[in-house]
Amino acid sequence: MVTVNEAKQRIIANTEARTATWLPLAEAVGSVLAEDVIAPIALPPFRQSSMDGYALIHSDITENGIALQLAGESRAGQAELPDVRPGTCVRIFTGAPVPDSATAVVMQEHTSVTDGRVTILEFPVGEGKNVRRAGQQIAKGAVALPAGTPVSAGAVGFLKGMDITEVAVHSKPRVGLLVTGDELLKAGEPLVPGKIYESNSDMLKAALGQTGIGEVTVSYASDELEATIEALGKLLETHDVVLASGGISVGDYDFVGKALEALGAETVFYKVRQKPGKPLLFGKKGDKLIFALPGNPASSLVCYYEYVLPALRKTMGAREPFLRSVKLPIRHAYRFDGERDEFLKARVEGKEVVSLDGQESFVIGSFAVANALIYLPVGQNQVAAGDLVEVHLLPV
Ligand SMILES: Nc1nc2c(c(=O)[nH]1)N[C@H]1C(S)=C(S)[C@@H](COP(=O)(O)OP(=O)(O)OC[C@H]3O[C@@H](n4cnc5c(N)ncnc54)[C@H](O)[C@@H]3O)O[C@H]1N2
Ligand code: MOO
Repeated sequence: MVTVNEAKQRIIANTEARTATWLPLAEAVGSVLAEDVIAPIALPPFRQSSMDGYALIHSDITENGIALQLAGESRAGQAELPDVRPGTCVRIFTGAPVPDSATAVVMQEHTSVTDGRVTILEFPVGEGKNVRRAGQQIAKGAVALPAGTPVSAGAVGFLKGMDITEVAVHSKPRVGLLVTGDELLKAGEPLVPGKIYESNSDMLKAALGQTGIGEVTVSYASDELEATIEALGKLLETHDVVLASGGISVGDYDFVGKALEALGAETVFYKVRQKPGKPLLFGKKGDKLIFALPGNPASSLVCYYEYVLPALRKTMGAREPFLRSVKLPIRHAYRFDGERDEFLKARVEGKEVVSLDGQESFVIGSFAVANALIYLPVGQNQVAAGDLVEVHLLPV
């Protein structure tokens, strides 16, 4: 049995970032850049007005109420620009190029226009006012986004603005999932005594989908050693990360551990000093990662978020693979006995965190409304209302 921290360290130590692959920008969203992106052009590419108004020479405005002769127009998209000579100004619009000879733009609300003369009702006008400099956002040749940056909607906007349509990102691992359990019914089958509806596979697929892994092979094996060996062996042939659900405890019909041994997989650790999710196994076969998750749904999902997700994120190049952790006051006192650290299904509400009813590992309804896990190590088994606790925020 290892501690929570040891388990996390061993997973990270045994996980490598995957190689780079080039993807169209839209498909790269959620992935992490594997290489620096260099700006192929400056942004903005030319001096732009940031207001609808008048481009002028700022030193012409020596007092409030100076009148300038209107000498043309610059619209967004225009290439040929009028010259702004001393004593004149040019009508200009937001995003339009500022003539080289102009040094500032005054917004139209600060002007009045009569008979082709524009009176400037602003003094002083600072040099460069309302003018976006060429390259103000990014210079040509500069690092626009460094390797390790997740491709977000903002990143798409930034890169597309430089006509970048493909990026090098860490490839996603191929994930396979083995579901074990003779008690499990598939969707739509009649509910008969002793059986339950199988739900872990869709739950784990939903969690994998949150991190951009939309394709997951799901296999099923009966509670028999041979069937478990065969199904796990097949998944290991063609997937980078293999998850198993159930059959990892010590019962007579728990065959996942024995099957992994028979397949020559190395056990990096088995059992973590935690509740729920004690019988978690993390193993490797070559460079393939194997997580045998306990069958209890809440145990399975806690182990996914605390251990599998960070491993997946690391393979996909994330620099901070664990759930975001914050310290918050707990609304109600909580205590537990026993020698396992606890992960509590919880809700962050405003500036505090509430531990939910239904912490048993078979109860998934509380997880359905959780947005966080409270992590209480054994040394903190008695907390009073208002005490600060470690909170791991779940992806939404
Ligand atoms: N003698 C001991 N018994 C158990 C121990 C122990 O230390 N000694 N540990 C307990 C703990 S803690 C856990 S967690 C479970 C884990 O057991 P398994 O991983 O072998 O899981 P199963 O026995 O297959 O199933 C447990 C539970 O979850 C339900 N289940 C399983 N798969 C699914 C699924 N795909 N969808 C929905 N529900 C599922 C299953 O019906 C069981 O109720 O072991 C304890 N026992
Ligand atoms: O560790 Mo088990 O997940 O407590 O039920």
